[in-house]
Amino acid sequence: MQNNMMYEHKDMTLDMFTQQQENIHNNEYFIKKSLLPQKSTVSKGKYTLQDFQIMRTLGTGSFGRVHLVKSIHNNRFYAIKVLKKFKIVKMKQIEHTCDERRMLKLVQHPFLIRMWGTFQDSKNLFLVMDYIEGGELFSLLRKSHRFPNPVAKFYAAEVILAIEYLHAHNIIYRDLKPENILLDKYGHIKITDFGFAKEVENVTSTLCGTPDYLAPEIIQSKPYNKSVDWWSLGILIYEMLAGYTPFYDTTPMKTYEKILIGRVNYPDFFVPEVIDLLNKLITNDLSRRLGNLQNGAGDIKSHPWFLEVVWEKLVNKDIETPYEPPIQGGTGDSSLFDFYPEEQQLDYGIQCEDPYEHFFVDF
Ligand SMILES: Nc1ncnc2c1ncn2[C@@H]1O[C@H](COP(=O)(O)OP(=O)(O)OP(=O)(O)O)[C@@H](O)[C@H]1O
Repeated sequence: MQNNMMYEHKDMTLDMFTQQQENIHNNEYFIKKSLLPQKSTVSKGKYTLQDFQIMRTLGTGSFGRVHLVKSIHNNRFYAIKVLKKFKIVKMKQIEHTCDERRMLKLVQHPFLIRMWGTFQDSKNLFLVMDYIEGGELFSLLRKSHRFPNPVAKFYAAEVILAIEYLHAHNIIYRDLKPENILLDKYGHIKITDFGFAKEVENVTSTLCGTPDYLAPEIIQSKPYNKSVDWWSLGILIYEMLAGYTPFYDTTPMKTYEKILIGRVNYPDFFVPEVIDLLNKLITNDLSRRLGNLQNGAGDIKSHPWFLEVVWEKLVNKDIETPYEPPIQGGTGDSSLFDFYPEEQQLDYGIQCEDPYEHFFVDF
């Protein structure tokens, strides 16, 4: 049971939005003036498929897969996320996909993945990113079962800095979970997968995310704001310390019921400071949820559980990491990623009629 429970939330991200998407689409309030830096080094049409040698699959998602690739020009390794156009259209994710590209192009932070460019063929979209070789925090957590208090605190602190940056630029991330947190070769985090990130002025209402990590206001289809990321941070900290999520159940429906009831049981080994913090993050009372109050992320950073964290040093990566991924094969080693069966015949680079061309002009 423990094992089933542990793997439950992998790949469950997109199982529930299709019907609601169209109706709620219009309720999203877009920011009028973007706070994101508008200059970027990423330019359209900079790359083509011929620039890369496609190698193994690093991960799969709802619309395609992520490959390790090697540039034929500089021999460097990159990760390319490939998204199948017909799947995006079928699942009504055109806008989310275009948002993902736009945001990845503009965000610049030590704990966020860096994208170098995008291109497309008749059937697929391609996003070229840095290859982060240390694997998913998810894999490390499952191997370790649970993290000691200081280790969970270290990863939580780096996540907070990344989310604080996104919120300062009016972006809600909306998909915080260990699968989307990668470790670089030194053991610092990189958040990947901006498939649900949204630039908003104030509130939004789309139902998206992963069941175990959803805030109650999302489940109830209420308008919500950045504070949903602070709820998910609470779930992440709980999962890192306990090895399982607080509202886990056998079906998403049962999990939602538990989330709405909101009763959290804390294992004996949780220290009082983290219980206090989690009580203030995993609360459906938005007027009490830390991160959503006047001091924003500052209230979380100054919470007693984070007492020993020197935030200025952390953002400069000037703090020793608790774990250095064993990257024995040097650059391009991918042994820390799970195995995924490869597709027999890749449909990349095929030129044929493209009925979806007009949806993806930015790529
Ligand atoms: N830059 C990267 N470097 C190394 N591995 C990566 C990188 N980006 C993604 N991956 C791997 O690929 C997996 C899938 O990536 P991602 O979550 O972006 O895809 P997705 O299609 O949006 O997935 P989902 O539908 O589950 O949200 C990640 O969990 C990670 O293991």
